[in-house]
Amino acid sequence: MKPVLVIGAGGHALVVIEALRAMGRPVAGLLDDRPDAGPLLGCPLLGRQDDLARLRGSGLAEAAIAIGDNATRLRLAEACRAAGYALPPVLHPAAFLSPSASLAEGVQVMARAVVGPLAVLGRLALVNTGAIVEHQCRLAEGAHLGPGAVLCGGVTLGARALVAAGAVVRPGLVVGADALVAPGAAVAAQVAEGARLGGVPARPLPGTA
Ligand SMILES: CC(=O)SCCNC(=O)CCNC(=O)[C@H](O)C(C)(C)COP(=O)(O)OP(=O)(O)OC[C@H]1O[C@@H](n2cnc3c(N)ncnc32)[C@H](O)[C@@H]1OP(=O)(O)O
Repeated sequence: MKPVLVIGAGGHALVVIEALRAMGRPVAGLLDDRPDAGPLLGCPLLGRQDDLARLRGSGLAEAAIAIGDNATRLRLAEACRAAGYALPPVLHPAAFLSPSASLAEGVQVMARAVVGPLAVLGRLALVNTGAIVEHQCRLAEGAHLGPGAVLCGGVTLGARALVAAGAVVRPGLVVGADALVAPGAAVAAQVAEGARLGGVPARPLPGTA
């Protein structure tokens, strides 16, 4: 198997590195622009975003974007594509993926997650550890379902929306683009684009207009 370049050397990179290894994919190394970034789990730091083209020239052809922040993950995916990298899905073998689910490029599904029948995961969507995407859900590009969160059947997450750890969304609802659902929330009504909700039932977070 050809080695994968991992973009990012923070906490999410730990999870991505171990998922890739569980898939049998070797990790060539990491790229990170932060001055305090260093090697992780035996993977060397190979450079910064500026080094994408040089490393592509050295023969690396696939990248995994190990960045939890949704907009940043999409932005770095574009940089990788522009430099000629493919963005393979990162699918932990301990996740359950329905054979009728469809997955776009760069999707990540972590250990113990479940992706149900006819679910559609858009590019760079992230289904984190132990999360459940029930039947016929749709995650638009860059959406993130946090650890242990649950989308009941037919829920739609808009582009770059975050449903954080342990939150639950009632069947058939739409969580708008760029919305944030706080950890532990129970969403019982549609969520507007860019809204920030939390609590049971979910209400606008204090300080939110
Ligand atoms: C593998 C992984 O770790 S994946 C992790 C992915 N990232 C995340 O899940 C992080 C999600 N972000 C959060 O949980 C943040 O706490 C947020 C966005 C909910 C709030 O953060 P901030 O905007 O910094 O606001 P802050 O912490 O000051 O809280 C604002 C208000 O919301 C309340 N609040 C915070 N979290 C919650 C919550 N989960 N449920 C209900 N209310 C909450 C706070 O009590 C506070 O209310 P107050 O002003 O009456 O005291």
